[in-house]
Amino acid sequence: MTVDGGAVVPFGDRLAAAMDVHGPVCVGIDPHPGLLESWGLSDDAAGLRAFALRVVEALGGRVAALKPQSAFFERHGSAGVAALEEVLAAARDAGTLTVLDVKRGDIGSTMAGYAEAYLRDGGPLAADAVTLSPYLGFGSLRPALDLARRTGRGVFVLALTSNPEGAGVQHARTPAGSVAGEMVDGARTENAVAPGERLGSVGLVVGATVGSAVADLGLDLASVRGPLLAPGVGAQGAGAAELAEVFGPARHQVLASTSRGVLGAGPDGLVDALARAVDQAREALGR
Ligand SMILES: O=C(O)c1cc(=O)[nH]c(=O)n1[C@@H]1O[C@H](COP(=O)(O)O)[C@@H](O)[C@H]1O
Repeated sequence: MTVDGGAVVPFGDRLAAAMDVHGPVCVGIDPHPGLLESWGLSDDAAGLRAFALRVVEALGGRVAALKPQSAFFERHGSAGVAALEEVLAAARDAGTLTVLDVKRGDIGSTMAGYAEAYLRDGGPLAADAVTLSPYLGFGSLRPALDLARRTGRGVFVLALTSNPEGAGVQHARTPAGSVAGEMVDGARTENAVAPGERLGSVGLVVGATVGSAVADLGLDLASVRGPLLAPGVGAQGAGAAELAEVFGPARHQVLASTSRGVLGAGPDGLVDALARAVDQAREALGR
């Protein structure tokens, strides 16, 4: 793992530094069959490998983070997973942070297996951070939270997702407030253990499409002190106005995430599309 004078540098600090240099945008590597076709590539492991490595080649060293979506690799079985391992290694070689989007969540003892898969030094699928689903209870994520802390990695816990179906579960009221509020409280408590970090290493996923939900549920996202991964920008319809509305005082923590909005520009248009996405996000987030 990244070391600075022998010490592990926490993910939150590494992400904050990368956002300072490259702006507050993360590009998702989502090799949809339709995108492969429009890039002139086959819908198989060779096609997605070529697609994903081209994205890393074009954007590595130019973007705060790359976020490969595991499902699109897994759908091609072991050859697809091998391509994912190569993509993670290529991003590492390019000096670009990776957020592996796997949305894992399981009972604690099985969660330890997932944690080992993605957050252990030297693991073939190790990334700088992963997305986690806390809907077996925030506490079920403990093995991943602990291993990530030990290895200087990060996690993004789903709080308010960008899909319309998420609200029915995530807005539900609980004695302590709301289901999403429990995720906010959990992340805040985790990050309070390391108050010296610029950004904590336990982030939340809050979709840029969630409208007034943050305000309606009374969530204090700024107090979490962790990064806020904001998917929904681009293909799902969110733009500058939505980012500004959703995040308000927490806007300095936002990592705006877009996949098809950049990938749809084709293999030769990626760098320009990234620059446009960064300009838009900087303006929306006042950075
Ligand atoms: O965790 C995520 O990244 C995620 C959470 C969420 O609430 N909504 C969401 O769209 N995502 C992911 O973000 C990406 C969005 O892709 P585009 O809609 O093409 O920008 C996909 O890989 C989704 O799985």
